[in-house]
Amino acid sequence: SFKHARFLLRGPHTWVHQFPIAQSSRQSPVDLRSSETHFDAKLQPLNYDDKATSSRMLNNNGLSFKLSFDDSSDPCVLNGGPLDGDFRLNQLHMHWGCDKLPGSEHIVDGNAYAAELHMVHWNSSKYSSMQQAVTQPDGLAVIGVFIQVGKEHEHKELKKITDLLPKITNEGSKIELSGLNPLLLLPSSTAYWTYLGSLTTPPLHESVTWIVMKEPLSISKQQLKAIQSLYFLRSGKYERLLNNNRPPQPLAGRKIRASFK
Ligand SMILES: NS(=O)(=O)c1ccc(C(=O)NCc2c(F)c(F)c(F)c(F)c2F)cc1
Ligand SMILES: [Zn+2]
Repeated sequence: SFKHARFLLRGPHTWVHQFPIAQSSRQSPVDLRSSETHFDAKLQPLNYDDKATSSRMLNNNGLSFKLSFDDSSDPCVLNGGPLDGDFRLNQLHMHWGCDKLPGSEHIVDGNAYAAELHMVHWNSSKYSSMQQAVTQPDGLAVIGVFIQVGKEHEHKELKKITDLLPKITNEGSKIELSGLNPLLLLPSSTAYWTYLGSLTTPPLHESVTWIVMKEPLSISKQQLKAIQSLYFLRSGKYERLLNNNRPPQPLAGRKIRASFK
């Protein structure tokens, strides 16, 4: 929503004035340090109900691009992993840097990736909408997938998104994208880390069970350029999309569980 957007424009260090929760003990992103993670044999595999997806919107709200899913009629449902109950896919978006700077939000033993894809789900077993779930401690589950530059994404699923980006360079532009299969956006390895955290942008609600996939996806240089060249029009001026990612936050005693040894 726009009122949150202007905080993004000012940068993460200013958020605490309006959102004191920024300094609380369940904030995201974090540095996924191997010294703080431990294997949990009880963790199940992640499960997506296998479904074709219906029509989707791809728009950019002036700060990033977001793929919004219709989570009322034919939801794309995630369960398993660390989750209790069903979680409906509401939207997916990405965080990236600029030419030289890497843009992932989570980092692994201090190392960042070029970008990070977030697939945002809400707990439809307990709540009736994203807006209701987003403030609850067990309301959301976000799958984070690291993105590195390498060979073009083999599933071409990410290509469906990056090919459309030049068509939505202006703020607020929207187009349909149908037939995207979120399952294919996941890496081949099912290995993940999971921990309790928050939204990484205002209002920073501590409502997210984070599931960060260990294996990154690869995209081509051209695909990353398409992402990094997203502009938006503000008061008649073309501005490059900001993606001032929030730096890693203190773990504050939280444990990170790993689904793999
Ligand atoms: N980067 S991330 O951690 O994956 C992340 C995921 C979702 C949102 C989000 O839905 N923001 C909008 C938003 C809210 F977060 C609200 F709490 C709310 F009430 C809104 F109306 C709203 F648009 C923000 C960050
Ligand atoms: Zn995000």
